[in-house]
Amino acid sequence: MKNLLTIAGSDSSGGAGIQADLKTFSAHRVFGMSVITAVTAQSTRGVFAVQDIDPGVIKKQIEAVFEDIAVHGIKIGMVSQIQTIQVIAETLKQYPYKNLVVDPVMISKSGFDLLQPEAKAALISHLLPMATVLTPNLPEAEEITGMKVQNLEDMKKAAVKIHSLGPAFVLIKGGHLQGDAMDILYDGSSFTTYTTKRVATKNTHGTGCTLSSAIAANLGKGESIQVAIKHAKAYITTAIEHSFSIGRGPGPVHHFYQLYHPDS
Ligand SMILES: Nc1ncnc2c1ncn2[C@@H]1O[C@H](COP(=O)(O)OP(=O)(O)O)[C@@H](O)[C@H]1O
Ligand SMILES: Cc1ncc(COP(=O)(O)OP(=O)(O)O)c(N)n1
Repeated sequence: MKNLLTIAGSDSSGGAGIQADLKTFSAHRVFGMSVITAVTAQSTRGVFAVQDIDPGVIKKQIEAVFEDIAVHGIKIGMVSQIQTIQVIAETLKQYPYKNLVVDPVMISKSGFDLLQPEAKAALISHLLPMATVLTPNLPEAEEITGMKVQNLEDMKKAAVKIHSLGPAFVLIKGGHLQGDAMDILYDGSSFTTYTTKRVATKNTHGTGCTLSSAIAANLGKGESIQVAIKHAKAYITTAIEHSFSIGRGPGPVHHFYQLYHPDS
């Protein structure tokens, strides 16, 4: 069994955050573990409150897992504030961590700041250099680079700039593009493109969380970066195709094992 850890915030509506990550891990048949950084009061309609977890408790959660269990891959999502970022970076460095996927979560699709604006610099300086893969969406790529990122050419320029900040691989996600859902991977010398037709739905809550935890799960199972992303892209596309409406806002994507392994 491979053991995967998510370090992220809780979404009370179950579509994003820790809940999406653990569902994704289960669908990939890996054992999911969680370090909770913040609790959000959230629904399909928006985020209504955030309670950050005490940094000392975040440290204890990470230590409790690593002191006892082999961790084959990690996904980091919502990190909320400077102290949270600092404690995650400093505590992970106590261990020989590997396969670290950092999703630089900044603003929810509903427009709420999941990263305090003053914490952006800490995210860039502490977590980007630790990442095996960084997975910004277009607005996050713009925040990190200070450039406009609106098309394939911009995505390539931004990926090169972000790569210079330390992650081994940069995957810029094109969920916010017009037209096809095209993501690009930069490995420091060349680009790989992952493209699917855009699924016509408003139910895309949790797409970024799901993609990043699927990549971490696949890396933890020993897949190469290119194959891990190819399989994760197939997983998120199928999950979006089977997304559904609950509540009054954008609904969640759907996770279940048979979607990923149709022959089982
Ligand atoms: N409507 C859609 N149809 C197909 N793929 C999509 C759609 N929306 C997002 N994706 C894909 O979902 C993944 C997450 O991307 P994105 O939605 O940009 O992330 P985030 O949730 O961080 O904004 C990417 O692989 C992207 O291409
Ligand atoms: C607790 C929490 N973490 C992360 C997110 C952002 O999730 P994402 O997959 O980017 O989906 P949207 O918010 O864009 O729908 C979140 N909302 N909550």
